[in-house]
Amino acid sequence: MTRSSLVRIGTRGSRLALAQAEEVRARLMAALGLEEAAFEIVVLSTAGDRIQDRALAEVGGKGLFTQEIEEALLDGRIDLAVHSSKDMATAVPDGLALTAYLEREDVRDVFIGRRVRAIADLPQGARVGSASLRRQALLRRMRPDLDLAIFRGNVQTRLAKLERGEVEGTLLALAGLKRLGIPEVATEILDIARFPPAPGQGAICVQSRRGDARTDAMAAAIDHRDTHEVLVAERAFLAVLDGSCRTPIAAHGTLTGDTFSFHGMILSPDGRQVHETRVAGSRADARPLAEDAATRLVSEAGAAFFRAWAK
Ligand SMILES: NCc1[nH]cc(CCC(=O)O)c1CC(=O)O
Repeated sequence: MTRSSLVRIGTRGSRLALAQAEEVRARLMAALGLEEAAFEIVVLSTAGDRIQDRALAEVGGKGLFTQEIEEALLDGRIDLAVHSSKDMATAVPDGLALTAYLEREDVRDVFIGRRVRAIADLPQGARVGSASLRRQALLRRMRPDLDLAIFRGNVQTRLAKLERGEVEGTLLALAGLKRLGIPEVATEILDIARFPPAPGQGAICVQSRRGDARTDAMAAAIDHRDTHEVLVAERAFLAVLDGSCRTPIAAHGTLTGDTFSFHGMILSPDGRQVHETRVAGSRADARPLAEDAATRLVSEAGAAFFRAWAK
């Protein structure tokens, strides 16, 4: 194998990120009949990994986990990048594209309790940790009495904090726990109707240089069509709502045959105001259906809704 044919796959260094990169490599090997030696996994550190003490929305939101990796793609230091779709900003830098999505894992969130198994069983005022605006708002809506703590770090760090008793419970994505091989730490799987996921949750995406024929062919070989189409729609929903990255947003699209179904929700951070919509239509209209859903939510909520907690 010559140096130039080596495919460099960039990723963050957390255990979950590495598991995702390894999954992409395994799928590429199987789809293309290549050996492991054809790929090199290149670990990159991002601002999101370094800043551990503040809520993500406060320090700049989604781009934090991706900027360094996108620069490495543009510089040619890596050829493919593997991301959690949920962490991707809606704007992809010029010259780059999201070229493949792996089949989506379970989209649900879970509660992990230290002494109780379910959110409903938490004592009055119990402390629960989460850094996600969406999870905080959904939790406040169910249990306004809880004491919510900003809770950052990778999955292992959060579980360690929980074990030490810093909080009575936390919320995580089941997809991540499954990929880490520890789904059994979940004590309650939350219902998607009451606790809808973040746009992109549970889906791994591959990013590469736009128009790079070699990596385009690789991406095409592992792309999961339904996941790709649903993710394009969920990301379009988010894009319409963007600029309000301090607004808790949930979105979940599904494809059943030729039917696309979509559930979108925006909440006030305290969970008291909720605007949600459910739509269904044909697969070919997935993206415009999701965009229209977002536009309707924006007009239903009104400008005051977004202004109330803008910077
Ligand atoms: N923001 C961190 C992050 N990005 C993706 C996942 C989980 C896996 C996924 O949703 O694909 C997680 C951790 C979590 O929310 O539990």
